[in-house]
Amino acid sequence: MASPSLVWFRDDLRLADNPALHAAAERDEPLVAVFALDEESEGMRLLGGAARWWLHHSLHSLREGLRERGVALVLRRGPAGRVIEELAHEVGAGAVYWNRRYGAPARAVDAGLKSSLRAAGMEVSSFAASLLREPWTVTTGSGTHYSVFTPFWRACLSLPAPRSPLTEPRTLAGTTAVPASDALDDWALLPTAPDWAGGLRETWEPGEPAARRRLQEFLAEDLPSYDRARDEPAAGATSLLSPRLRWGELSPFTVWHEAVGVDGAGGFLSELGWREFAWHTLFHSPDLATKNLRPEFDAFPWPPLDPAHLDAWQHGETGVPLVDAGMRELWHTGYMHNRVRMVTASFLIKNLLIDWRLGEEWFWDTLVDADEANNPFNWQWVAGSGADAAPYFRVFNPELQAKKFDPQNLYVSRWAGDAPTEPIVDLAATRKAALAAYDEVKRAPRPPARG
Ligand SMILES: Cc1cc2nc3c(=O)[nH]c(=O)nc-3n(C[C@H](O)[C@H](O)[C@H](O)COP(=O)(O)OP(=O)(O)OC[C@H]3O[C@@H](n4cnc5c(N)ncnc54)[C@H](O)[C@@H]3O)c2cc1C
Repeated sequence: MASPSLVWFRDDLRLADNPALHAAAERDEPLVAVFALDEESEGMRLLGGAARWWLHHSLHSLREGLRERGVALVLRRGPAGRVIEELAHEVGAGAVYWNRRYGAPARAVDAGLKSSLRAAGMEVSSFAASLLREPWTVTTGSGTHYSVFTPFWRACLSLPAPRSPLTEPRTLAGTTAVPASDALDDWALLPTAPDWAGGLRETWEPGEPAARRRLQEFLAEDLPSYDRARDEPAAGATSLLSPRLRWGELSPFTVWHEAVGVDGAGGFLSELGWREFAWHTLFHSPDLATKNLRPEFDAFPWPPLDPAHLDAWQHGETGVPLVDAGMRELWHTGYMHNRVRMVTASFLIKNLLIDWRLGEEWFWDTLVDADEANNPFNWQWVAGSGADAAPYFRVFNPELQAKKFDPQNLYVSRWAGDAPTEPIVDLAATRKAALAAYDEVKRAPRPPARG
């Protein structure tokens, strides 16, 4: 009698270079594919609105890809530990496969499930698929996690090359009886009242086939000028792969091996390194979204929140053109260029003196690439509370940044041509106040390191 293989898709919505799927294909038993929408397991961070939009479309694409190969994608909702265990028993699975996740709540679910399924006699295997290096494999000489990027990345580069990507399984076979599935539309991942996703639809095509096309286009057209133009928001010189990597429509191994042979790819590859560094940091400091990595920042004297300032920042009404352009790009497309992310984040924290956690939450809700490592990691980096080689209090001057990186005003006029131009705060005075607040942090007694 057949003992199906159950493949549990998570942040790896792809068929190519998917080790869990590959293992199932090799096992040569009928396949059951499942995605569980888990909004209940303890500590699991609920997806933001833009991420839910992306997930809906990416699942739709994955389901089509599997269907063309004779496999149905089963959708179930609920705490993943229970959902997957029930399904495994329901189909009489002989083996259950998944690719690893690195946040603490997800790891707790996976560990619990692994032991209960194994206790029930099933084979369970998990695979490395979302990071080039497993977080426990890159350590300093004394066995600790790197807290600074440059030595971290040097250590990564000194290791043997990342493994080659696996090809998509040539044949897959589904089970004859397909388990019951939720309807994707019933999950209501798309906004309806109001439908604010028009700009997202104009901008993106989620799903593995489109992700592969974008990668090829980037390699041929943009990578050669990446180092020169990557900081200019109007240049369109970056890869736009972040949501594709976030949802695993592309594996970092594929991106790495496609780019590594191209002349001048080092700068681009080191950005993949930052992605790795953020995830490794989350693995070692699971409270990254809520706790300052540098505990001395707990003493930062945040003034009482001015909700009107937060609202003006969120909606691109600060009167600072580059900030407003970025926030409007984000609102419309679910994306913002990296240079502008740094400027808008710095403005919120250092000029409006609003706690970085509130900015992180807004980005979490509005970015299509929001993920639990890169978003808080980068917010902490800008705040100065995170992993930084020279942890000094960097205050980006949005006017100078605009002159330097958008000298012809192309980006600002595209996104904020009609925005107010009277800043809601005095940039020089607020910068001074922020530096004074930082001095208080420096004077406070130094607590022990965290993480
Ligand atoms: C405040 C703030 C919040 C951010 N939040 C996120 C987030 O939630 N998710 C996210 O993927 N990135 C985040 N970033 C990092 C970066 O802005 C985006 O990854 C990048 O803009 C995506 O565009 P791209 O794919 O064209 O990047 P490219 O320049 O083409 O880079 C290639 C890939 O490298 C990775 N990468 C690039 N820059 C960084 C970086 N600074 N840190 C980590 N990985 C990086 C991304 O996976 C990206 O797709 C944030 C940055 C800031 C300053």
